[in-house]
Amino acid sequence: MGVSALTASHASRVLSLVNGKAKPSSQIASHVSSSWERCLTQYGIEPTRSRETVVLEAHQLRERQQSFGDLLGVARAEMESLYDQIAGSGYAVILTDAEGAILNTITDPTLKREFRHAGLWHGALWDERHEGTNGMGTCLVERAPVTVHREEHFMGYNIGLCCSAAPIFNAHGEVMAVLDTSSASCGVTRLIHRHTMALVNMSARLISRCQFLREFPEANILRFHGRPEFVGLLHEALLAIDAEGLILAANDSALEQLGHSHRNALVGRSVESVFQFSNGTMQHRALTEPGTIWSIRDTENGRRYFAKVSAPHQPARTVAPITAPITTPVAAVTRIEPAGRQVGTDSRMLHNFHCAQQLFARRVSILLQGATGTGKEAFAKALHKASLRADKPFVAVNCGAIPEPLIESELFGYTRGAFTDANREGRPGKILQSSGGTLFLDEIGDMPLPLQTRLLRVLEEQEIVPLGGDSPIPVDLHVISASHHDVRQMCTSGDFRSDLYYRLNGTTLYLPLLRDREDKTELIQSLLAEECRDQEPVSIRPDALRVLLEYSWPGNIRQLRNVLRTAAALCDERVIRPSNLPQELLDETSGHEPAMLAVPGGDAAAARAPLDSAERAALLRELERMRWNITHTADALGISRNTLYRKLRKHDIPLPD
Ligand SMILES: Nc1ncnc2c1ncn2[C@@H]1O[C@H](COP(=O)(O)OP(=O)(O)OP(=O)(O)O)[C@@H](O)[C@H]1O
Repeated sequence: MGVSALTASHASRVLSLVNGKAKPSSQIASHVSSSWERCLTQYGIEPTRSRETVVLEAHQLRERQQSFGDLLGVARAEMESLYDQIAGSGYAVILTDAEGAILNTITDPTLKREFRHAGLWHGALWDERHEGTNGMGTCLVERAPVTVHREEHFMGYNIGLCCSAAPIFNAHGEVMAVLDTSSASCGVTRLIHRHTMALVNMSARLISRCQFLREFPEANILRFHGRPEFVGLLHEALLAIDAEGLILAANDSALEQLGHSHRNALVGRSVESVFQFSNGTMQHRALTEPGTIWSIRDTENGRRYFAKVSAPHQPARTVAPITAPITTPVAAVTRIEPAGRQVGTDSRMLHNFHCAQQLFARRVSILLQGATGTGKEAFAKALHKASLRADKPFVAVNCGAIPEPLIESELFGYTRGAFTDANREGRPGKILQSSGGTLFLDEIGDMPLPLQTRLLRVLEEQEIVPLGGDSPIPVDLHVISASHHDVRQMCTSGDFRSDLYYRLNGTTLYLPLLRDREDKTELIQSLLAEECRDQEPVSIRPDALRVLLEYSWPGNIRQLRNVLRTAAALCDERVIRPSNLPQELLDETSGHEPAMLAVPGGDAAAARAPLDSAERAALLRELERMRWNITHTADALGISRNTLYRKLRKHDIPLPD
């Protein structure tokens, strides 16, 4: 039969079934017949209509993707793992939003044309109103997993497709997205589809579960199940509970386990009215035994469950005391957990770290945004150390520091004899070196546009071709990138590829400025301890500590480290006083010992004329801005390197190692 004859016979089948002329065959699933009816009576569309795929404008698509925030990265990771399981069987993995707009797809590169031809591409609208009965659109209406197989589609032009789709819910039980696998090839049987459906459903549930945990970082999470082996797994029940013991949210499994059909039966109630334990007991367990499974009973039927409870990821804010004793001995440094040692105890940083740890473990790419010296590289290293790949290499590449012509060979490596200056044996690039471990791309905003295209390809295909080489080498890439530029803004101005931005930005974490951190005192102490590792401990007098706590720190933690290093070297009797601190700190933090008074005995700082100290402050500012690169700082100041060195000596400014 020709295409038009096929379409006509399909249309007459649909029409006669909906109009009651044909008996509903037992072969037609109820979700299909209801959808056909909706298409004809509610949306007024005809099965014989020709294809009119409606596609969003690029900026509309971008806005919808952005509204998903971190979840897009989580979903992407899950889509990749789903795709790995069904790769080679002719399927595309597709994510739509709650209105059926395709936000993301993974397709076998050889089938891209086929899927495009079928209207399955980014921005296309696949809700029932636009495309009639289909996996994604019908799943949105049914709010349940559905398979729509070939002639079950409403539109004649869609009858070559086979789709399995499952809804992704938020913590309030609303459908926020649909995960779908579609095949445009005719060889796929229903049996294969049943298998695929199970995989899709499982992935969608995993994403929903992740979304639930993301929505309540400040709540206790109670996980339970009638069988102990299911606690911590996909089917576990989840309740988010606030500090007062009020239930904030429940997942579907919690409703099922407790025998309720609606969230209202649980949300808003106290946990004590649902289970036979007190809120106090639960909070205590969350803090002291988060890993232990204990037995609980519900209040209604006395049924037994097994449970675990974890404390909020985002701890209550604690303000560091600034009224320190006369001296703050270094030995009293607060203990910080080893993996997070380079992260600190600031609540935003801890929250960032917990989020990043969970996402990174699921192969979500992390983008760190923060001003210079806020600890982006330190954070990335801590994340790597806390991951399962801690024993594999952590490879950092500063895209802003490598001269543009060298970035390509640095990243991708080259083969023997690739170009005249090349090392004779060739060299593996940083990407290959990082395979299996972590690749940290610092100052990603400085990567030239042509290389952005190559990097995107490597990330998509997980293989590289070194310069001069012709066969691809598979790589196992886990990327953390960082920038002090606003990379999203750079996409708008055309300086950064949006597709690479979305690939790198599974999630963006913003690192706070040092002046806004809650853990400044601890940071000062731990940095000082590090700086004096091999020497007698150094203490800080309270008035000096107050200056350090009140200064604005434009160069953030890096500047703090340099200031402490200098102060520790200059101080008498192993005690840092205000006079050991740079003049601009004292100038800015008024109300503390002015340098002229602070330094008895004609210290050099005390004798500094105002013009001198202004020059010193300007030098330090520029050095910080240029990340202590002498050539760049001299250029920025319009002086020679020699003059700069002379000025550094004159102002006692030591260079960092
Ligand atoms: N939590 C921390 N505890 C102790 N030291 C830290 C911490 N975070 C960062 N540092 C130190 O601060 C300095 C700057 O950190 P890092 O290089 O990670 O910053 P960055 O944001 O990557 O800087 P840039 O943007 O200039 O590349 C380093 O000496 C690092 O060891």
